[in-house]
Amino acid sequence: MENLILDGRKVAQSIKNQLVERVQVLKEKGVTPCLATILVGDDPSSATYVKMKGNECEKIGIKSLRIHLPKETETNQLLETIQKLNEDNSVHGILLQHPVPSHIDERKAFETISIEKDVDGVTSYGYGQTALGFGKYPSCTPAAIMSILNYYQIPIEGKHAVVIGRSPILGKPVSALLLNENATVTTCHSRTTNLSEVVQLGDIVVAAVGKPNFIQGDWIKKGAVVLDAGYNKGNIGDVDYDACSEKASAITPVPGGVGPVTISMLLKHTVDAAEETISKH
Ligand SMILES: Nc1nc2c(c(=O)[nH]1)N[C@@H](CN(C=O)c1ccc(C(=O)N[C@@H](CCC(=O)O)C(=O)O)cc1)CN2
Repeated sequence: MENLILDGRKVAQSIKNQLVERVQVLKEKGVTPCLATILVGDDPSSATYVKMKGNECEKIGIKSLRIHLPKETETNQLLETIQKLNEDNSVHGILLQHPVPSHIDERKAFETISIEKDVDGVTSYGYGQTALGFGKYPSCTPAAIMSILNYYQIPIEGKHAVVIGRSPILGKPVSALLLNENATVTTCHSRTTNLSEVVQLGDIVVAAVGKPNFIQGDWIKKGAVVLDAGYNKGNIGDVDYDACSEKASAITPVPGGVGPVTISMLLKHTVDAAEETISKH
């Protein structure tokens, strides 16, 4: 079956193109949008993602303030770092890279980010706003998935969306965003029985399980749209791409699918947050 490859790099570029002019306008008004990233520890993948985020910021004129804390950092020290960034008027967005080392209370750290600067959509307040349908900054991967659907004009209303995964920054918020667009949403997880049968109901399937090549071709309904939000070691998605693309009408690859758009959404939210500071004065 002929299918459409949903090209995340193309979507990401179109988002970034729109941001360049907005950043210019902000600078003319004396405001340089600034994203602060916090990386705790030395996980190589996390270091790569944070570097990619900082570099993408700089390419379009957003200031990238990169904070790297040692892996021995205690929760209180991390909270103090976040508090300082909350109080720094030159910082518009704060991103704490997930995961942090296991001795740190990550949830407490996320909750310390002020709602105005939660451009990564990690606070429970931000999630609540997203779920209720008026969140300014939904988590970036869920926002990326919605942007891809929107870019390719894939209808959502009335469709059955099956989300596999229920993490706080991916499965839960993307389920909420799809529901807000009038999809009928099923959120699956590790205790879902007959998972393959549930996935087969999906007109739109979002894979967010964190297991390489987990979603099998025979789980996919013919003509479904498949979005792979997996970012497993070796750039392997959660979807068995070759098998699933034979069934899908449209599918995101890994790499080059949801990942690049995730970063563009972070940049967009940072620019949005910088503009908000102007409109408040
Ligand atoms: N605080 C957060 N932590 C994490 C998030 C997040 O959204 N906020 N998401 C993931 C990982 N992630 C961003 O942090 C991420 C992963 C992968 C990509 C990406 O663009 N991947 C490329 C390939 C990578 C490469 O070229 O090396 C692709 O898919 O094409 C972007 C973001 C965990 N933590």
